[in-house]
Amino acid sequence: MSRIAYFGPQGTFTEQAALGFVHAGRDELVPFATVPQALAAVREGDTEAACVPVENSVEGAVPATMDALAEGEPLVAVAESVLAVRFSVLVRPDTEVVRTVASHPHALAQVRHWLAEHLPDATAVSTTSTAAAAVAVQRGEFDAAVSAPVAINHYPLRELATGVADVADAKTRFLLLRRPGALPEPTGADRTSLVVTTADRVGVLAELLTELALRGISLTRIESRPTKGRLGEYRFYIDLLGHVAEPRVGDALAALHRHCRQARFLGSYPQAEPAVSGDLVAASNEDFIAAADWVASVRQGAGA
Ligand SMILES: O=C(O)C(=O)Cc1ccccc1
Repeated sequence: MSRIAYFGPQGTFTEQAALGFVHAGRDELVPFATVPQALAAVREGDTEAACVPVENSVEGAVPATMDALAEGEPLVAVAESVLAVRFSVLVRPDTEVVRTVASHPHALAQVRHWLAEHLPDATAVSTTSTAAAAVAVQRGEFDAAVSAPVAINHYPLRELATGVADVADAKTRFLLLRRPGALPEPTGADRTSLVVTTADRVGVLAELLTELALRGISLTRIESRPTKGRLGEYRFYIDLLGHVAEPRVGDALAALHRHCRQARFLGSYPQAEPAVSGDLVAASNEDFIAAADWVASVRQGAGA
């Protein structure tokens, strides 16, 4: 029986993602209250793997996950999943007035307009997860929770509304992480993730991007997060298409390693929704003319 930690408690979107990685009768899902605790379970050998959220299409990266992957013993992603997230507003059955609405910050951000329109007088309160908000509502700590619809199966609450996301087809990406070991076999539609800390010199980021561009490697994400050291010192999280076992990708990672002060490999794994890597298209002459016209209008204060 494999134990898989997940960002819980029961009823989170991450639980739904983790269920997609579970082999019935062979794996056991174990909830943890925070992302660092779920990853610590793997690092300490309590579980074989952990499922955590990494980014969503509205609010971007999940900072707790990014920081936890860059710090501590290395973990590598072996799979990813992408879920379209739908939100419900859950209340206790006898609730008539909603003065506080609780949820994960990324959930609150994705229903901001709905709350402003339908619960304008309610105060939004951040909780560790959407399901933690449902637990808190059940305990009477808050009046409403923005949760996954499935949370109502775990907690004795009433659905006040559903389908309340400002962006209807918003998606969240989750990773299944293990301690470093045998890599997933290349599939031809993989993603490789890493986090790097660069030297502090002019153009160093351009050097990294050039190493990828020269090898025709598609960059699907690059995000910076403070190192928590000096102000202005950042880590760069890079996702690119391909598998480290591929010569071109391996060569690119070696080049990135040469340019960086630190480089941590975060995994090569199958894309959940294979992206078609666009070809590199040099801008046409018409593009250069249009771009020059745009810069001229911006300089004259006539454009944006
Ligand atoms: O809190 C949860 O349910 C999570 O799994 C994190 C999250 C929060 C908001 C959108 C998607 C995932």
